[in-house]
Amino acid sequence: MNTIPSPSGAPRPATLPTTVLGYPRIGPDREMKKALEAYWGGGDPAALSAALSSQRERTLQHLQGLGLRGDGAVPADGAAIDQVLDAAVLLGVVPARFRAAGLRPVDPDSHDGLALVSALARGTEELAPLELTKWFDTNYHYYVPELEPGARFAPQGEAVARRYRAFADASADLPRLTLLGPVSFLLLAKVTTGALEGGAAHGRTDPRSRLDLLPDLCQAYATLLQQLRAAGASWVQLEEPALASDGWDVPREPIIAGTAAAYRQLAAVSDRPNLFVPVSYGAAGAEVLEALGGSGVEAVGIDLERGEVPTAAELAPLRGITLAAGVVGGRNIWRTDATHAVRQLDELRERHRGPITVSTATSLQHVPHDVARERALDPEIACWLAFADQKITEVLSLASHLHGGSPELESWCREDADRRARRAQHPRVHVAAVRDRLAAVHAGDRRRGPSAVRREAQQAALQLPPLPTTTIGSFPQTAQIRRLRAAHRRGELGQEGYVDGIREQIAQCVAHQEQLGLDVLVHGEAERNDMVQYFAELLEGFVTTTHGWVQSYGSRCLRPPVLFGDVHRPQAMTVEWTRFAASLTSRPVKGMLTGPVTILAWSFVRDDQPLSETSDQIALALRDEVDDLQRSGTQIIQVDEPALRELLPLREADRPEYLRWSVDSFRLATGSAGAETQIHTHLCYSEFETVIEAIDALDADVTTVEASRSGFEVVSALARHGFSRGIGPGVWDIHSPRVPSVDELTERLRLAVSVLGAATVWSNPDCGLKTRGWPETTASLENLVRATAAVRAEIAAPAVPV
Ligand SMILES: CN1c2c(nc(N)[nH]c2=O)NC[C@@H]1CNc1ccc(C(=O)N[C@@H](CCC(=O)N[C@@H](CCC(=O)N[C@@H](CCC(=O)O)C(=O)O)C(=O)O)C(=O)O)cc1
Ligand SMILES: N[C@@H](CCS)C(=O)O
Ligand SMILES: [Zn+2]
Repeated sequence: MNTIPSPSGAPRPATLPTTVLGYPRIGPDREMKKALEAYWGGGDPAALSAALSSQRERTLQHLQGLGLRGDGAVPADGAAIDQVLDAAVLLGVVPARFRAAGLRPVDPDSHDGLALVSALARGTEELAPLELTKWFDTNYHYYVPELEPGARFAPQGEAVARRYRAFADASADLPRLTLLGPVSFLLLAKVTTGALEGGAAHGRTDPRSRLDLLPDLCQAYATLLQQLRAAGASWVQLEEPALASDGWDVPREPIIAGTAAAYRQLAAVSDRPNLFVPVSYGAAGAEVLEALGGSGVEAVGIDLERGEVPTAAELAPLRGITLAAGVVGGRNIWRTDATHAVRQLDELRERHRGPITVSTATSLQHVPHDVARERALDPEIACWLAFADQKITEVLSLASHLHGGSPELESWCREDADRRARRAQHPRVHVAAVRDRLAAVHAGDRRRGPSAVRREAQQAALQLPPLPTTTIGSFPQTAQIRRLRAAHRRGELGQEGYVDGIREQIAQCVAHQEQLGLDVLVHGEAERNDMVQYFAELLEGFVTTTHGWVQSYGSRCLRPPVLFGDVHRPQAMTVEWTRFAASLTSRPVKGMLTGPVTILAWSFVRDDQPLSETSDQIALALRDEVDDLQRSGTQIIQVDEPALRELLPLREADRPEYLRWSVDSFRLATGSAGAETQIHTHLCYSEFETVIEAIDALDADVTTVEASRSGFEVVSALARHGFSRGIGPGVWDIHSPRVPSVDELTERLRLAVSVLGAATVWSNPDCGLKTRGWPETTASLENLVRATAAVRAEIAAPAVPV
């Protein structure tokens, strides 16, 4: 073991072995998802603890088995649910509303800690949970820590040491604990002035002040580092993804200065492990390299999937420091371009004065475990893909080239080049008819008539009351629905039985909405395993997986489809279900489609052509569906684009071009809708202030948007922008089982009406209800209908005459 402290307090030698930044935590068969949900369903905390320990142990041993060897090589992620939430609890950042309810900072791995982590993630009857928001340019969502004025950090030093010893006991070499770094922790958190009664924290202070917390925060990290060293750790990873992106509400200069000071402070800690600071999810840039290089940390990681190889001058500040070259991507599932990666490593070898190690660009938490399990995949397509285990093999092959040359390297590069050539010529990758159709698209295909004319035509056709009530599309995906789908998939239930079963679900859902008195109904999406996978299974150009689960947030997982070829629609995808629902009611039923950008964002997308082209191919397929829905009598069609904000490039300079093509694609998908067809869109999972102009440019007639988790901030932002289209700011957060009261909903609707005007506001939840159970769904919707009636009465007879 590596125990002799150097003068600075770090152990020597300090070369980081070949590694990856992280590995999926959910388990190859979603073991952690099942354990978490069993606990949340009333199960024993001891069972969750045991599942967590065995998952950690299995992962550690699996990674060693794949060949990650040497002290510090294997990343050890202790988070039960999420790395940001885990860091918050380890640092003792627990909002006052939880502390007041007796939920104080505690060892996150203890039974009390698991209860605390669960309460922060899910909320309780009385307490709103932490906000969820997307993690950089991925479909992963983290829990947003809340920094309250006067709050103190309470580092859980003994807990982190216990966690480390448990990892080390299960492993031949010393593992490397992974933690979110202090600068990213502060930037990803929100600074609040206090908490709404029963609601999420709201009201921001000057965001710049958050950097003032860095010295105290680093003191808390110092405690964790010392405890880790005392527990035997030779390396610790402090990941700093926030340093690779722009767009923070804090200027760049103090971020860089803060980074330099923070890492100088941490490097000066006596008796600490070696520090590895990967800057992931984008290029680090010269200033960041300089700040870290001069600080005294032992290793820095760079993302070479997105970033260019830095110049010798940019690398000069890292002289003598281990550089972990992230040449293998962590966000996609295509095999690494071997020739390109070898070239990048050779360039680094020429330019960097210090040890180089091979790594991934980001954690592998965003990709599934193992493509070898995908027996149902076309083997020709499967061989183009690398999931987490295959990526580790790629990292190791590249490392053997770096450390003295690998005899197999040449044949590896040749085979890779052959595979790439075969892929380029594959008949499902390039389909002439799709390309010809796209080439013939003209500007008029992306334009509908004037919105005022459409508004009148739609109101005449639909005759909706003020503040029309609706939902976002999905209703509870019950165990019964999932069983139905699983039985059909396994061949135990024939097509006819399946269709009957789903129709029964749709009928119940429609009847329920009628009883509740909603104005615009939906069919409930019972037939959809997921809003993207469902379409991917029906569109040509995609393959879907059997075991390719990836954590999305909390215990929720997805199997992102692989978009490998030109996209087209062999047949209608939603018309029959929508028509069936409509036949059961006299109220309007919204058709429900997922938009092109969201299908792109939540799939693993081909890397051989611009995203804009792929997006337009999907848009044309959806345009056909819009046409068919319209022809079958559907008067309202919702095209969900929750991921519009998600694909927004991290670098500001790249944003206008993205917004141009993403808006254009949506307009291509919806451009064939007649004036009397009302097009809705829905956005969630992000803060939208930066893209309000783009939302307007989508030219949808009605937009429903997540609003309640962020204290309705989006409502004032929309008003400031002069947004005059139909708008449904979600009046309660569906991510928690908490039922909103009539008063709370009334207050939010009143606020929306006062800020945006009664003529345009819709009344709806934040997002789809698929993750909820029926009891809280019914109770919440009953309250929504009551609150809407109350506000309608106020509009009809204003207390103060106007
Ligand atoms: C809106 N969101 C979405 C994102 N990305 C998407 N692609 N889709 C989204 O909806 N990104 C941002 C957010 C993230 N939100 C969510 C919300 C909900 C889930 C979720 O509920 N996931 C489910 C899995 C969904 C699914 O694929 N279900 C399948 C398979 C179900 C299953 O596990 N079946 C069992 C057998 C069941 C039985 O026999 O009873 C099995 O196969 O073993 C289906 O329903 O058919 C989840 O369970 O986590 C994710 C992200
Ligand atoms: N129509 C989808 C949108 C989720 S973002 C749903 O209701 O689940
Ligand atoms: Zn949504």
